[in-house]
Amino acid sequence: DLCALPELTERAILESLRARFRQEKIYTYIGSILIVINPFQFLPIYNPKYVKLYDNHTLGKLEPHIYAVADVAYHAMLQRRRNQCIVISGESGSGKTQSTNFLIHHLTALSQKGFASGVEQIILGAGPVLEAFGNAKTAHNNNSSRFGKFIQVNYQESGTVRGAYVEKYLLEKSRLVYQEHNERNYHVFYYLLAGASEEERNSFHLLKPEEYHYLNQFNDCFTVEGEDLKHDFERLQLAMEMVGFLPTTRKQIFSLLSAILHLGNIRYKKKTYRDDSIDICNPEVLPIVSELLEVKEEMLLDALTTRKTMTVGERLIVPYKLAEAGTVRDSMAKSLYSALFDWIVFRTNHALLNNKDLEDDSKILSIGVLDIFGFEDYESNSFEQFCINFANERLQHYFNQHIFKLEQQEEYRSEGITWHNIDYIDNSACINLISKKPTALTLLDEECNFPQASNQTLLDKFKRQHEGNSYIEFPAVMEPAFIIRHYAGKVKYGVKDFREKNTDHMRPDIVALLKSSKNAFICSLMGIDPVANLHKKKKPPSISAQFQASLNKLMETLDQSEPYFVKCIRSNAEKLPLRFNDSLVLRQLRYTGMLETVRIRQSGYSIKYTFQDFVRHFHVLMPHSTPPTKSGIREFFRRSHLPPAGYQVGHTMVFLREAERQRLQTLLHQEVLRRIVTLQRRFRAVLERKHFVNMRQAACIIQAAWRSYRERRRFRQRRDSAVVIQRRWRLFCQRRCAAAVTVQAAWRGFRERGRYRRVCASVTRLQALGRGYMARLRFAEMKEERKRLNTEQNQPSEMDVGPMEDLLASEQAEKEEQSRSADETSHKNRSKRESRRMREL
Ligand SMILES: Nc1ncnc2c1ncn2[C@@H]1O[C@H](COP(=O)(O)OP(=O)(O)OP(=O)(O)O)[C@@H](O)[C@H]1O
Repeated sequence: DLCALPELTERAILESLRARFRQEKIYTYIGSILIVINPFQFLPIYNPKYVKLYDNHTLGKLEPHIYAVADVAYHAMLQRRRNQCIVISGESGSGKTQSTNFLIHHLTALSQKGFASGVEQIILGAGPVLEAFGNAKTAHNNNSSRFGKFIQVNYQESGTVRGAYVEKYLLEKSRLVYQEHNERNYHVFYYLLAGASEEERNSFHLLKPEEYHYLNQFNDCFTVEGEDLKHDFERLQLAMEMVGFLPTTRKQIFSLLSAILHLGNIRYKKKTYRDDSIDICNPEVLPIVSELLEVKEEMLLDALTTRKTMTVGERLIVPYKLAEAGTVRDSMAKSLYSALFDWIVFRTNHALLNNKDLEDDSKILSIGVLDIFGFEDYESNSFEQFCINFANERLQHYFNQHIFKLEQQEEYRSEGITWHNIDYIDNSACINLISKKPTALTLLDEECNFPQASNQTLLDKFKRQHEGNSYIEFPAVMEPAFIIRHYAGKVKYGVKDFREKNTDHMRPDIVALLKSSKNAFICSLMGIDPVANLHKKKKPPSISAQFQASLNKLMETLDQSEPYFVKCIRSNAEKLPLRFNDSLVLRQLRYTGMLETVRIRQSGYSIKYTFQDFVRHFHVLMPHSTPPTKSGIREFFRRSHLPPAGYQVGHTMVFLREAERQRLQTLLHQEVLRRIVTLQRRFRAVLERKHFVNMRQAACIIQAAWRSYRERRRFRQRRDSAVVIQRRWRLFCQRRCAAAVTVQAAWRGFRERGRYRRVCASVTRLQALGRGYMARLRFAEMKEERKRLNTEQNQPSEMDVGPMEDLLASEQAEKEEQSRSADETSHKNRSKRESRRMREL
C-alpha cells in the first residue's frame, strides 16, 4: 500500500512501483484503489488457485490483486445490500479490457461455487464476441477496444448471478472505412477471411484481405505477431454459440460482413467529363452485394447513386456528385456495421437477462464494471477522440469527487475536525467547457443544424464563445483545429468532419432499401437502430447529444453505487514484456493525480460514519449498550488502541482513515470469527451430545435386541436338545419294549412249540396206538375171514398169511411216517407264523 510509504514524493512512488514491477508484482494499492501496471506478459497469477486464495479476505490482507478488488466488492454488496461499481481507467493499451475480463471472470467464479447456472457461461462468452466486433489493432494496442462498455452483473441476495447487462458507448464507426497506417479494421473481418471454410468462402463470396478496399488502404497490416486468425475464428464461433447465436444467425452475420466489405469495393466515376452524374466503375460488385443483402439490384444502385428528396409536394431524384457518392457508400457500410454491433449487444443482453426468473421480484444487487476507452492523443485527433476524452474527463471528475470530495472539507469544518487542505487538479472547468451550455458540444449541435455552416464557422463560433477560457486554445497558424487542456494534457482536435460525424445517421433512403430486404435478419437490424426507428420528420439527436445522454445515465448509475477504482498504467510504449519506462509511467501517475491521491488517502479521512451507523457497524467490538455518542465512541477508540492520527470524532460523525478502517474491519472480522467459532463450538457440542445420547440409546437397543436374541437362541437350542433326548429316550424305551415283547414272543413261541410238540407226539402215539389197534382188529378180522375162506375153499397155506402181515406192517409204517412229516411241516409253519407275529409286534 503506497499510503504506507515513509516518504511521500513522486520519486518514492515511482521507485516503489518500479521495484515491485521488477519482482513481477504488477498490482499495488493506494488504500482501496488498485494500481495495475500492464506487464505485457501473462503472469501465472490468474489460475483457479488464486480465485480460491482471494475468496473472502479483507483488502490488504494478501498481496494486492485484481481478484481481491472483485472479492471485496462482492462481499460488500452482499453485506451492505448496496450496488457496487468498479471503475477502470487508464490510457489506451494500459490493460483496462484485460482487467475487466479478469474481474468478470472472478465475479462469476465467486457466484458459482460449483454450480454454473449457465448465465455465467453467457457472460463469459459475451466478452470475446464483443471484442471480435468492437476491438481492433491500433498503433498503441493490438487489441484496442473501439467502444466503451459498462457490464453490470446482477446478483440475487443469496449471491448467485442472476443475469447481466451490457451498455455500450460510441463505437468508432470511422474505422470501418478508414484506418491509419499500421492499424487495422475490426478483428472479425480478419477472423472471417482466415477461418471460413471453402463452402462458406463460396457462399459469402469471400476474397483475400488484400482485395478489399476497407482493409487494404495501407496494404501493410493484415496480421499481428503471435496471432492465429483461424483459431480466433473458431473461438469466436464458440463464444457466439455460448451467447446463443444459432448457426443460421451466425451465417447471416458473416454474410452481412461480406456484404459490407464488397460494398466498400464499389468505385465511382463521372459518366461524362461535363456531366456531374456518376456511374459505378465495377458494376459486377452490385449483384454480389444485392445477393448478400437480399435487396433488389436496381434499388441498391439507386440508393448508391441518387438522392431522393421531397420539396413542396414533389419527390425529386437528384444524382450524387462524385465526392458525395463515396461518402454515401461509406455511410451505408458504417450504418450497417454499427446496426449489426447494436444488434449483437441487444441479443447478448437478451440472453444475459436470464428470462426464466423474471416473475420473481426479489431484490437484485449488482456490480458494474466500467471499461471505457482510455484517454487518446494521436497525431490527428477528430470527433471520436473529442468524445472519448470528454468521457475520460467525466470519469476523472467522478474519481476526484470520491477521493478528494470538496464538500468533505466543508464537512470537516462543520464537524470541528482538524484538517489541512490538499491541492489536486479539479477538472470541472474543462467538463463545463465541453458540456455546459452554451459550450463546445451545444455549439457543435447548432452548427450541424445550420445549412450554411462549415468547419470554419464552427471554429469561429468556438473562438467567439470561449475567448479567454484557459481550457481552450487555438493554434497560432491558421489551422482548422482547436486545443483543449484536458486533465491528462493538451490535445489538438482537427475540426474537419466534426459536423458530419456528429450527424452521421443512417440515411432514410438506405433505411428504406434495407427494410425492403427479403432477409428478415437485415430488416430486424433496422429495427434495432434507434435512429432508423425514428419518425423521419423528427430530427434524431446528434451523436454527441446521444453520447452525453448515455454518459449522464452512466454517471447516475455510478452515483448510486459504492465505487472501487482500478487505475491502469502502461509500462512502456513499445508493448515490450516487463519493460518499465520511467518517464511514461511518471507521466501517467502525474496526470491521474496519483501523488495527491496517495497524500489524501494518507492524511484525509476517506471514511465517515454517523454515530448510529458506526455503533451499528462495530457494535460487536464494543461493550454491550455502548451509546451512539461522542463520549461513548471516544471511549471505544481509547480502549481499542488505534493511533490517534487515524481517526477523529466530530460533532455528529466519526472520521476514519482507510488504514484504521481496515484495522477495525480486521478486528471486527476476527471478533465475528471468534464468536462464530464459539457458537459453532457450542452448537457442535449440543449436536455431539445429542448424537451421543442417540448413539447410547441406539447401543442399548442394539444390546437388548442382541441379548434377547442370544437368549432366545440359547433357549431354542436347549429346548431342541431336550426334545432330541426325549425322542431318543422314547425310541430307546420303545426299542426296549419291543425287545421284551420279542423275547416274550420267542419264549412263548418256544414254550408253546414245546407244548405243541408234546401234544403232537402224544396224539401221534395215541393215533398210532389207535390205528395199530384198529389194524390189528382188521387183521384179526381179515385172518378170520381168510381162515373161513380157506376152510371153505380148501385149506389156505401158511405162506399166504405171511405176506399179508408184511403188507399191513409196511402200510402202517408208511402212514406213521406220513403223519410225522405232516406234523413236522405244520409245526414248522406254525412256528414260522409265530415268529413273524412276534416280529410284527
Ligand atoms: N494483466 C495483464 N497481464 C498481461 N498482459 C496484459 C495485462 N493487461 C494487459 N495486458 C496486455 O496488454 C494489451 C493491452 O491491454 P488492453 O487491451 O486491456 O488495454 P486497454 O487499456 O483496454 O486499451 P484500449 O483502451 O485501447 O482498449 C493486452 O492485449 C495484453 O496483451
